[in-house]
Amino acid sequence: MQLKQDFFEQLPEFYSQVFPLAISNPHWLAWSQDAADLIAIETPSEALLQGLSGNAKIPDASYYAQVYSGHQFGGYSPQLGDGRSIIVGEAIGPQGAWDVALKGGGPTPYSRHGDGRAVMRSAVREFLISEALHQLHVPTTRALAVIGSDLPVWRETQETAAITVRLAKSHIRFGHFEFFCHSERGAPDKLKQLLNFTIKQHYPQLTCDAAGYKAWFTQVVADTAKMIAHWQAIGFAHGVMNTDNMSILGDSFDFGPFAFLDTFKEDFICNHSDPEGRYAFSQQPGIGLWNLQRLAQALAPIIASDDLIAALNQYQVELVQHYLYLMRAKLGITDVREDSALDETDLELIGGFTTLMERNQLDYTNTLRRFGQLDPDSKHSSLRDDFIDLNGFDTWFTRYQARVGKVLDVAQWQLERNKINPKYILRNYLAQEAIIAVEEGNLAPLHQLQQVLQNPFAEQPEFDEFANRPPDWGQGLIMSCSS
Ligand SMILES: Nc1ncnc2c1ncn2[C@@H]1O[C@H](COP(=O)(O)OP(=O)(O)OP(=O)(O)O)[C@@H](O)[C@H]1O
Ligand SMILES: [Mg+2]
Repeated sequence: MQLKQDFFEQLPEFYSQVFPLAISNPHWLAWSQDAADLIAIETPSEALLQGLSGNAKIPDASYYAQVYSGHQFGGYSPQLGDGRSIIVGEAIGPQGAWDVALKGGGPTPYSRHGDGRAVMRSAVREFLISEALHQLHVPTTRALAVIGSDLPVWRETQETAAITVRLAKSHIRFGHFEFFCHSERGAPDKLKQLLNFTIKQHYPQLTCDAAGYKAWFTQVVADTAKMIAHWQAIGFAHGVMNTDNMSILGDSFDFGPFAFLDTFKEDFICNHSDPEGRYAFSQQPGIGLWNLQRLAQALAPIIASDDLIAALNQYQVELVQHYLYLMRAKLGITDVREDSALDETDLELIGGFTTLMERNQLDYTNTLRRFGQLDPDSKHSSLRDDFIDLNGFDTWFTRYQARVGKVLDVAQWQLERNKINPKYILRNYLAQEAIIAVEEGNLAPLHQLQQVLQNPFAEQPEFDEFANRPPDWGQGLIMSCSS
């Protein structure tokens, strides 16, 4: 692993140096070669294991925890920071550099009352979802590995510590800017320093002046909107959209109590600690804007408010446009004209279908996957059989057929649908089964699940059961924040 240290060297006031604490008996629980290729690592060597577990110094590493703050569940937390994530530097890969972070690497000056650790179940979930979302073409941070240990940690009961090795193009969050606006250490020149660094590293086409700042914030708004459009289209609920969990690059970031929808439910809440549903599935688009507004407030000392407002005004347009683009492709509406991007009729057609799914208690992913078996020209379809409300389906399908029009090559059209509507997603019950097996010392189910999720659009008939809806015990499995 070849490391550089741009953040560490250029932003000395934006972190605290801190070394990971060694853990006993580190061992690989999971490894993603796909992620390893990003930073040109060929194999999970013993030396790497010792380094990433904090038991040996990694050559050229600088160990540090970044400082940030953030709005959590609507309230401002003035001092957060990496309480259990230690960054070792930026690893250079064939297509650019990636921050390497040891999530669960030990306490830092920002740990407050926490132990600086992550439990195995949450480390495994973060690993699986990072790699799964990437394969589903959703912008996300990545995960190189999960390292298990013998170290006991206490949550509701005693559990075992593990480390997720996270790769991120950047760990800069909305909360970084909030901290350097609102805290005692905040000042416009610090904000500028952070912003100029962000632009130089990640938006090299932009200039560090008023025009560049405006273009940059417009881009952040668009990227955030696109990320959330992806979540809504794939049926993903993040669960903890606090501003300290919003990456400035619009990558899905910090995976805790997330869940994919099984049965479609607009107001689905996946976070046990969110009884009011602030971060319910249907709320995600609105929360994305709210979070961007908090970011805009933090940037107000250095970016003209007219520019900030103009960019924020584009959020909804960007989100709906991208959502429409993704959903039309899923439903096989292929005759899209550029100027029909904000077509209300298509939005209603799509909404009509999700409402039908909800009323008929259908599985979101599997129902969309059925589009790969549909003949849009035919009155009868196996998709229709899934609905209890046949009249409702027929009415919708008539509208749908009128919209899709004549499909010339149905086989090709079906093939295209299967490339867009996944068969395999990380359902909570699948993650749970793999985690229980790890607790019992059996890594095979975890590795098999990882392998299935590597190719979510392929049929993989030998793994059909991974596409099943949850069994009774796994329905509406809700995760807590304790991780
Ligand atoms: N076990 C822990 N020990 C110390 N700090 C913790 C612990 N768990 C969470 N924190 C801190 O609490 C804050 C909010 O936690 P949150 O769950 O959003 O982040 P996280 O999952 O720890 O990490 P990240 O956002 O880097 O993925 C962060 O400052 C985080 O570092
Ligand atoms: Mg977090």
